[in-house]
Amino acid sequence: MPRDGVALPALPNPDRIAAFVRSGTLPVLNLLDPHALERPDTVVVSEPFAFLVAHGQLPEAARPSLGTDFPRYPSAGFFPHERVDCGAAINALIDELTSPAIAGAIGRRLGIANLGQYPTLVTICRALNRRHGTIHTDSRSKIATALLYLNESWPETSAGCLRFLRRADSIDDQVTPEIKPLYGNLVAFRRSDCSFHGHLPYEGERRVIQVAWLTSEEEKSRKTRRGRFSRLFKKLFGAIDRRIGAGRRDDASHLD
Ligand SMILES: O=C(O)CCC(=O)C(=O)O
Ligand SMILES: [Fe+2]
Repeated sequence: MPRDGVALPALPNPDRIAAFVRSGTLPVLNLLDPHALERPDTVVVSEPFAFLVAHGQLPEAARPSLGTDFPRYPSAGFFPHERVDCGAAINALIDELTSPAIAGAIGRRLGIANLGQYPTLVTICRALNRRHGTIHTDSRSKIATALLYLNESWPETSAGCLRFLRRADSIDDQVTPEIKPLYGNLVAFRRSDCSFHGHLPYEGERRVIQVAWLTSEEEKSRKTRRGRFSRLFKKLFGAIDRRIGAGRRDDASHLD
């Protein structure tokens, strides 16, 4: 089916129909195409850990609806996806991002058999504080992580651009060039004890959808509970949260 597909899927779900009706333009029925990850411009790296960097993974026609339907969290950071926070286009995108087809395509590129068998946890970020982005590997409860960026533009700065790193103590020891968090850029990596990544401090709007394939359903419930608590905490104490780590070092790291 074409990426800006005109053909109807076998079972159109309510979010897709709502997105179509609202957009009043071309029906965007296929937001993600698993084959797009196989294009030659996708960078696939296996050492020191497996990751991929892909561009142009979202259709141009979907920019407006994905923009308006993005959740409006009052605080900075990643929060567990809740359908009520998002408009139809974002919910439809998340359905695709967590589908076995996309998991299979990402897993194949990262050398992970049957990635689709693992439970997914989706978290979404609309804005960052300067404390975010310190170097880390992601926690052991994750098999793999994908980050899909949705920013219409990005300033001419390294701040907030994702870096895959060789070590925990240097934000400059990069494996490949940093990735601007622009609309349609997608990265994914296999979590390991050396899957170091992070970015220079950035404060302000920075839209990202994160999918983690987790080791178990228990981890999913635990992380979801923790994420909801953090959302409430930040709502109440957002100013404190902003101040914590506002002056963090560029090379700072955290466990997780
Ligand atoms: O937002 C990003 O680019 C990276 C986020 C991240 O690594 C995380 O939340 O674990
Ligand atoms: Fe991470």
